[in-house]
Amino acid sequence: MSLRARLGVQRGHFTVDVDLTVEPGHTLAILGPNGAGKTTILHALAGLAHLDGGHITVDETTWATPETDLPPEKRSVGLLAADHLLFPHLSALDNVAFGPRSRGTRADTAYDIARRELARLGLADTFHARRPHQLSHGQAQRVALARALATHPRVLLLDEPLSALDPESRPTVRQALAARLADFDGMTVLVTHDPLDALTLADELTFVRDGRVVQSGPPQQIVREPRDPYVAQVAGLNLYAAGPAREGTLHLASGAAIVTADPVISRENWVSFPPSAVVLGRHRPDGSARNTWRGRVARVELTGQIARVSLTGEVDLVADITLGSLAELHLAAGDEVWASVKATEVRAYPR
Ligand SMILES: Nc1ncnc2c1ncn2[C@@H]1O[C@H](COP(=O)(O)OP(=O)(O)OP(=O)(O)O)[C@@H](O)[C@H]1O
Repeated sequence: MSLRARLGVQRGHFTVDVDLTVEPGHTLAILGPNGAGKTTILHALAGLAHLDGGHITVDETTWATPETDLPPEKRSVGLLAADHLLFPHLSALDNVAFGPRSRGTRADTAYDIARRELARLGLADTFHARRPHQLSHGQAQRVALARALATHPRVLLLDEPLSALDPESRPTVRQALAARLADFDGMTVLVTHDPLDALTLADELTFVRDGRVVQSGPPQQIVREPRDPYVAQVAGLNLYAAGPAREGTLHLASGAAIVTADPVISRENWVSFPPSAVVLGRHRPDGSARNTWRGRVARVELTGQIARVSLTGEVDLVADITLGSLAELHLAAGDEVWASVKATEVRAYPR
């Protein structure tokens, strides 16, 4: 019992070719840059895009192959898009009851299901009679989630479910979604751009680029060992491809040397370190056990109490420094600085 798919979809010149497996009760998050093929994957699962290769199998039933196509209404799927797409003339309760009713469920049963789904998402009775325009965006999105679940789908497809919400309501809806997913025994596929959604809602992550999977695995593993520049960006790490190590020193494609305390046995390696491990200074630092590189400030951005400084130079990198350090260093774009990173902060793993 699970969702197993190999999706081969041709869209003009663009090809999607990915393998997916989702176990019951689990959520798979699909991440990737714009145009990577994420929506195409959801459309294939929902029955809105035809398979040119591969198959979709749900609980041992074949939903699609290039020769067979179960139509969307015959697939046990609930879909939630970024925008709630509720029927504007129906109340919240009618919107949720619509799915089961249109599938032939008796009215009193359909309304019982609808009331239960709304309650599970924390929407009190007082909201049931309201039309979508009388609800906040966050409440409307919870109604839409209740509607997607009211038909008891085996597969729940979430397409950027929180991206259209304002920053104030996003955490509330994320929390309601997380609680509901923890209680959902079907298979969920979540498409998102937001690392926070992926890390808080998903059991497994799959990163796609140009229609292919570049990395997949449990979030903890991906955050520890990214193997692709986009994955590293989401994981918040500096990442480089390197060759073999000689006495703890690896060489990047640029020729720059980087020292790690990790044992390295592979010929091809990834090297990574967090932006918080970088110390910046106006002068070359003393001490020999550290990595020291000269660079030029490309950009400085503030997020809360942290200044994120992007450097280009021997090693392009991102450094997170305190506001105090920023004020002390007086850094601005174009300035020359020295960056240093302890060898014990540099992770190396096979490529
Ligand atoms: N009907 C179509 N005909 C031709 N090309 C298409 C069609 N639909 C999508 N594409 C192309 O397929 C690629 C993948 O599109 P898709 O919408 O799946 O990406 P995405 O990862 O969801 O992107 P975004 O994050 O921007 O929503 C894009 O290059 C897009 O231009």
